Amino acid sequence: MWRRVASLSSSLISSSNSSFLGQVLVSSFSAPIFIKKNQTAYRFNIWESLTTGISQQANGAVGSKERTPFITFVLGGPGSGKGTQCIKIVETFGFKHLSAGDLLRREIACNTADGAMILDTIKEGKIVPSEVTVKLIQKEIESSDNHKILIDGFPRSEENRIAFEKIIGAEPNIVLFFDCPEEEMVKRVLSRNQGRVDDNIDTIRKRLKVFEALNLPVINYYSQRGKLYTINAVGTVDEIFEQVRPVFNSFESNPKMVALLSPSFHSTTLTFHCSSKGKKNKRREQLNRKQLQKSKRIAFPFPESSPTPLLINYKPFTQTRLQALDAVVQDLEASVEKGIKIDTEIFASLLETCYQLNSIDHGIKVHSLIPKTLLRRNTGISSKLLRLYASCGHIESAHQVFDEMYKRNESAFPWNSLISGYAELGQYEDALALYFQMEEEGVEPDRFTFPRALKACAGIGMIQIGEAVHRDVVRKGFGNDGFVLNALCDMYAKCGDIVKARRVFDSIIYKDMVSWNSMLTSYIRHGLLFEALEVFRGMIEEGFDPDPVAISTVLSGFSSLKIAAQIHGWVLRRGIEWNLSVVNALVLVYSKHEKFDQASWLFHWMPERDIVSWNSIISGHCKHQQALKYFEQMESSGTSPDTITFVAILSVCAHLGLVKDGEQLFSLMRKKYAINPTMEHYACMVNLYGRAGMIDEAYNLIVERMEFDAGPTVWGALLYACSVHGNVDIGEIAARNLFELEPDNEHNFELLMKIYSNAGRLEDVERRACGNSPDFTQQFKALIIFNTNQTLRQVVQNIGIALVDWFRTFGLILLGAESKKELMDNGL
Ligand SMILES: Nc1ncnc2c1ncn2[C@@H]1O[C@H](COP(=O)(O)OP(=O)(O)O)[C@@H](O)[C@H]1O
Ligand SMILES: O=c1ccn([C@@H]2O[C@H](COP(=O)(O)OP(=O)(O)O)[C@@H](O)[C@H]2O)c(=O)[nH]1
Repeated sequence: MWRRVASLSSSLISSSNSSFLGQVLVSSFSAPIFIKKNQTAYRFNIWESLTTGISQQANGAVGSKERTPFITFVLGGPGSGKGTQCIKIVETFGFKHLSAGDLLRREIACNTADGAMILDTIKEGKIVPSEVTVKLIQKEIESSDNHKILIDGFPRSEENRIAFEKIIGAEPNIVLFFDCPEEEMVKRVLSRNQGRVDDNIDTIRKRLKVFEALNLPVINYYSQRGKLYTINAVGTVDEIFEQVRPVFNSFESNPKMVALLSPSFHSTTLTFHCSSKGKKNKRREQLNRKQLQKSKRIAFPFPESSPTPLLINYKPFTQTRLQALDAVVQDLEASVEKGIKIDTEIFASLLETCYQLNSIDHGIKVHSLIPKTLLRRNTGISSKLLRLYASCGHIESAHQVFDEMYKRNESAFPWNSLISGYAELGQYEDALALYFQMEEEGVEPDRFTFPRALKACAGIGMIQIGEAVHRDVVRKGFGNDGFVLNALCDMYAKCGDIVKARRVFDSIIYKDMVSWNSMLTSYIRHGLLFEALEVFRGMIEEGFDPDPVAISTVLSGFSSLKIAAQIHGWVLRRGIEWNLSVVNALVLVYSKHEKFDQASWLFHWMPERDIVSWNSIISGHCKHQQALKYFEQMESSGTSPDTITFVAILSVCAHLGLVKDGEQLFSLMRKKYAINPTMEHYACMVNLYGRAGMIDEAYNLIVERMEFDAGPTVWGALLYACSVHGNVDIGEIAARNLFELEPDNEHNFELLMKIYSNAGRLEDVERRACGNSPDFTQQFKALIIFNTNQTLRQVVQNIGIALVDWFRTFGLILLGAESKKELMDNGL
């Protein structure tokens, strides 16, 4: 099955945009500035190819074959994501997509004269002779009604490039290069799963070599010609496309800045994007015009028109959205300094962008530029600012903005943001206080209010408050709202009432993935695995494909190798095996079952890793030296370990008796990563010393270095160590602390008795049992358990000895003489 189905859509932009652009373009072209400014015929062709396309489209006509094609070469190594991005470019900008590889494979499939030769070449990862490929491309271009052409995966060599220029008689207008690390490309190609003869590890290696040797010179050539746009091809498909978009947007959004990919250009595009979000195109047009007019008056934020880099040897570059945002904010600061009045829309749009990019630093800068009265008066701007602060955890600043708003009771939006901010920070009481305050102040909640309030109810685990919110849900008419019901189901489950959670779940008429996942997770959390499986099955029966959330939930919930293997097979067939949460869960399950080969293989090839991935592989190797290697790799990969990582790695050191390494890591945690040790870390350290028999060091750590009182895990680790190494004095101290902290835990008494008993101090066993302890009955009970266990152990031992004797006697009688001798010789 071939990969790409190129859309033949020729629309470059939406019709409303095109009419606007059409107008501006016409006026731009008639404006002498463009003709005067040394623009060559070639440049004109680029313009023409785009503009005429747009205007023709507006008139209902599609491009003509006489028109000069606008050619984009899409380059990058195998698996860099060229084809994937081309599909998005076609969808968004209406290009004709020609994949050189697909054209060649079509020849193979059609068994043409060149088919066999092409197959052999592709199998070897080599390059098909230029004239064959160029002829195929030429045919496609000539027969295309669309003159905007994307040529994907070509030219692959300088020879290819020269042949193209010679035969087609043109150069590309733009060259996109998807820059991707080799390891990543290999992973992607191996998981492409399209049955291609060349997607195997041997051919991939060859293709990579060919790419490096032959394709990179082509890329360099276009870089020198100022035509290359390098895209960082690591990230999600959408993130990558966000880098591609501005390259093509330059031809769409502002004729004055065509191909002028300067930071300011991006900034402008970005601002338009943000401000137009969710608004009518008309508004966007007005805004664009306004911006254009402004650009004539002031420096901000438009650059002066200058020769296009597509024509001169200027090396354009693409930016990340964050860089673009940075540039706009800088322009904004400069403009404000010059006393220029900034349009309200710009503030609103920038705050929206800061929110989307989670960029609190830029948000704070923008905040400082907004006049105070405007901020108080304009609910739109203050609500966006508040939401930004709240979502980034700056809850006090958010609350301050909220307090200063003149009309905060007009809508639930600012309330929702603040409730959400508190709930996210775990300040559930504050979140709920705000929820109830809303009612007092007569603010109508909306469907977004309830899920936030319910999250807070779940957080404090108070079902009564949850039920009160449930009543409000019904009273306010949201009782059938699936979005709200999902949150209710989750709340009941988290508050421990799984039956009510199920009832709410059953009442959702149109269940979505969130409903199914929420019920599934709830059952798993309650240990109701049978019910969880039933929900999983129900989900499939209802036609829902379990998504990565459901799959990883089941994988981690069941932790069964058999289920993991089945699910692994299933995800492979669905092509989602490299989804981050799925592969993380698989790594963990395989490691838990000591299937280290599978776990390491998956880990090695996973396309992206997050902290969970590293934690999974490290804790999976909790008894192996390899964990330390993973830790080093993690550090050198630039991922910062978190508290969980340190718990995992310190446990590894404890298991392996690596005291020095453990100590170093413990100090590294605070010094390098500014992570304050928690109770778990101290428990790991006590365990580390304890297992190594360094009881005094363990004890000193607790009494001298801990910043807070040790809890049961820490004292428990010490007591265990004392029982293993027979340290009665410190064991007694640990036990005394434990008796206070968890008087009901019989295990502590048992351990202490064991320590006494091993030390031959049976009188202390008696003394403990009859001593003036805070809880005599408990200790007495423990003593009985201890003795019973001892007795039982004794009985089992005795039975064991008797059985062995029996087998010796009767076994020898039954066995032949030779076998008997063999056994005797071996001392049995
Ligand atoms: N950004 C991405 N992250 C992860 N996988 C990707 C990404 N882009 C593409 N892929 C996957 O990688 C494989 C190769 O992508 P493809 O577009 O066919 O590459 P190319 O055309 O460069 O050879 C495909 O299976 C595709 O689904
Ligand atoms: O212009 C081209 C394009 C492709 N190929 C051959 O087709 C294979 C697959 O190319 P494609 O672009 O489909 O895949 P990718 O290299 O992106 O994995 C290459 O390895 C080459 O053998 C070629 O010879 N000339």
